[in-house]
Amino acid sequence: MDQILKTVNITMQFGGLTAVDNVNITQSDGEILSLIGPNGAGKTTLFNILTGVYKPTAGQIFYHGENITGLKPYQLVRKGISRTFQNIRLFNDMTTLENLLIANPDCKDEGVFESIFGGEKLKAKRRNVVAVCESILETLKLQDKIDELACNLPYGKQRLLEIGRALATGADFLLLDEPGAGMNSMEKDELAQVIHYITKDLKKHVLLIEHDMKFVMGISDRVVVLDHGIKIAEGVPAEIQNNQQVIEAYLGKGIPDDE
Ligand SMILES: Nc1ncnc2c1ncn2[C@@H]1O[C@H](COP(=O)(O)OP(=O)(O)OP(=O)(O)O)[C@@H](O)[C@H]1O
Repeated sequence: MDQILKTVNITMQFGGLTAVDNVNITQSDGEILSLIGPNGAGKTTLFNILTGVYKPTAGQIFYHGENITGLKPYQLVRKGISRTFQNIRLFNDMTTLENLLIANPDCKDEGVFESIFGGEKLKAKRRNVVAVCESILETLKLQDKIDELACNLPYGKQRLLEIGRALATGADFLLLDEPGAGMNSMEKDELAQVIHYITKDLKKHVLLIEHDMKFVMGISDRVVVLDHGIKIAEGVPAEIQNNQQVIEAYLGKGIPDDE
């Protein structure tokens, strides 16, 4: 299996605090990888480094073998890396389709000259962009909500639309920050199906942060555990669930079912 992501001794310091400490992670092609750890473990900081929000204090990141350390978020999006956030960031007064269209780079790149003189070529390009976005809505089972304003979607569907916006950028690698946060168990089942479809059928790559252990253990091929910025364990879900250091990191109470 090809390696799609590799971090080498990634470190992030905020003043005297080391939020991420010499972390090495790898992700193979086709693998659903989850990042877990107690509050303050450094998960979001690592995500912010991987998506170019923070430049690491030390270490390197390789994507498909290319050193992408220090690239800006927009440069990483062009390389096919996109993310969602813990809190929903949709355009509430736009429809589901419009939310996807404005994330699509072909839509953004349309200049004034092209929009006036583009002719048939432009029309074909626009039709293609709409078709791509419609197929994303189908992937998310949101095709019947195509004209619905984002603000009128149920919460779980809004979270799916967030993933759709990341897909609409043309991304191959999706970093999902707590995609199941606030979802009920039915919505989480739907989310799991979507993530499964995106990775196993569409052959995209997913790295996710999630607090719901039942969800993580059900969907992940492999899990990486951070605690106080340090990688304390990695392995398949069954290994992680029985790892003494991981159990202790969660305050000695055992791994929670859902936080
Ligand atoms: N911009 C920042 N400036 C200073 N300290 C920060 C900054 N961002 C994060 N930290 C600190 O780094 C540590 C790791 O935080 P981070 O948000 O990455 O953890 P986390 O694992 O995502 O936690 P949670 O599960 O609660 O979201 C924490 O001690 C946090 O206070």
